[in-house]
Amino acid sequence: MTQLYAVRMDVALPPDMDPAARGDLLAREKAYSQEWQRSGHWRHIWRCVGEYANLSVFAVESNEELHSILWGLPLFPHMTMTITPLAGHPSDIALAGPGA
Ligand SMILES: O=C(O)CC1=CCC(=O)O1
Repeated sequence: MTQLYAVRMDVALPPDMDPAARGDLLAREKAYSQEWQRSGHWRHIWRCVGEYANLSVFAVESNEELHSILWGLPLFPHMTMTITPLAGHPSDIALAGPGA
């Protein structure tokens, strides 16, 4: 069964990182992220305003699958992550039946 997770990723690159290496890393990160977005596993990615961070929503089959996707991020060694498993909310009108 598909499980949803909110993942906040805070990025901290070394300030003295070589610009070419930085550019290559970010290009690989973008390609990797967009591949998972196209597959439907990475449902949303939003910039956290004013921060080098994003809030993303993943749809995966297991903790292990999410771990594998996150572990593969080229930026993974430079990120701190906060992961929140999501459950349906009883007040969500999208989950209620007609007339509810
Ligand atoms: O810029 C970020 O928030 C880090 C990141 C994760 C996936 C991506 O393309 O960039």
